[in-house]
Amino acid sequence: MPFDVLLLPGDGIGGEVMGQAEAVIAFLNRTGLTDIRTEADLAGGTAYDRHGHPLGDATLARAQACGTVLFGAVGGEQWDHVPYHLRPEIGFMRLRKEMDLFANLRPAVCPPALAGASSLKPELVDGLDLMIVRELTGGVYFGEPKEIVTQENGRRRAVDTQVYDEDEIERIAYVAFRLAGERQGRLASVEKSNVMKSGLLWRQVVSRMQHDLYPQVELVHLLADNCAMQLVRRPKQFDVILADNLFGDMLSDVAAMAAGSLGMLPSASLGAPDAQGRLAALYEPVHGSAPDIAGKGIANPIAMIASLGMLLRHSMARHDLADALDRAIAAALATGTRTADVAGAGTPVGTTAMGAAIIAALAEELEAA
Ligand SMILES: NC(=O)c1ccc[n+]([C@@H]2O[C@H](COP(=O)([O-])OP(=O)(O)OC[C@H]3O[C@@H](n4cnc5c(N)ncnc54)[C@H](O)[C@@H]3O)[C@@H](O)[C@H]2O)c1
Ligand SMILES: CC(C)[C@H](C(=O)O)[C@@H](O)C(=O)O
Ligand SMILES: [Mg+2]
Repeated sequence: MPFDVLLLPGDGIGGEVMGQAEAVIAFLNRTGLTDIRTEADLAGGTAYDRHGHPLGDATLARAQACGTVLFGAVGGEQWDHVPYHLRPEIGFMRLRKEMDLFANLRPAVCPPALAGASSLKPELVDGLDLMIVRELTGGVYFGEPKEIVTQENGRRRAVDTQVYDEDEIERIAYVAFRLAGERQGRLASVEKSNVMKSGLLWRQVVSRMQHDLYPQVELVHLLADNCAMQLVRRPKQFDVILADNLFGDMLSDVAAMAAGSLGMLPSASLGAPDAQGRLAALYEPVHGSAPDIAGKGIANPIAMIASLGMLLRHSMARHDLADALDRAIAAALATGTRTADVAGAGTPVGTTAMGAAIIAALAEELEAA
């Protein structure tokens, strides 16, 4: 039976990197190893330009009916001044919320070949393999009120509200504890319990869960500012990092540089399986639409292709193919084929050549298997 995936390439480099994920899907289908059936739709600024909305009801309904979305990136300066609720990023947040994709997994892995590409010293990042578990449907991104109001004196006040209830913290902490248990058994929970009530509750809930349910997982609590510093100081100290929506967003961009480039980091946004075991999921690179390089054909497609790898793993349970794709990415990089963001002093290749090198390496991996 075909496995259906909705492609939402979005804006800027979204379409360019999605093209390479599609090439990998076409290759896998040709080999007969998968039968992935794709449909595409508009999202973000391109959807706004066409339909007047960054995420139309029809697109949302399609995403919900399909249940599995491969997403590029949205946003760009040309949409920075559209009404707030019509911004590409706000449409995208609605998609995450309506699909209830509360668990955002953001692995940061530095393949040996890329240790020299990081802005950190090679010995600090060589062999890096950490996982950020970011809460994705709560916190200050969604808390109400969220507004700019004009006060009596005519001056404006902006309000964003950080809010977490215990259930929201518990369900994301379960994901992080379970993952830590399957990995090296170490969890760093991140908040600002020194100044924020939500941080205080976060720390209490996570501590209690460790005590009652996961005593075998080694838990440390870190204040978010310290965590950002530690990620730059000694990133390999981490196994799994658990963070709220905003801190997780920021820490994953920091972790990206330890892995070499923002163009390297994939992600999976997962819901809770329904009664039939169906898992709503969206896979996307951690990076944005990169307007500074869009249209030049030089974007790194690895974050996008590795996001497809996460889809093979989490939505299709094809761990064999996901592993083969991870190995193919590492092998292609090891031959020196690199896009400009990770090329260092070497001669960079473009987006399409990088994708082609990964597909060639994947063919070899599958033949050897
Ligand atoms: N998930 C998303 O759709 C998403 C994520 C982040 C930002 N955004 C949006 O993207 C727009 C641009 O935001 P930004 O510039 O702050 O962040 P960005 O992630 O788009 O780019 C930051 C920097 O990283 C580089 N970069 C990003 N991806 C790359 C890749 N694949 N290969 C090579 N270099 C890459 C860019 O060239 C840029 O210099 C904004 O509108 C923002 O809201 C969207
Ligand atoms: C585009 C934006 C809504 C998004 C976020 O802040 O969650 C992005 O930065 C990300 O990391 O996925
Ligand atoms: Mg981000």
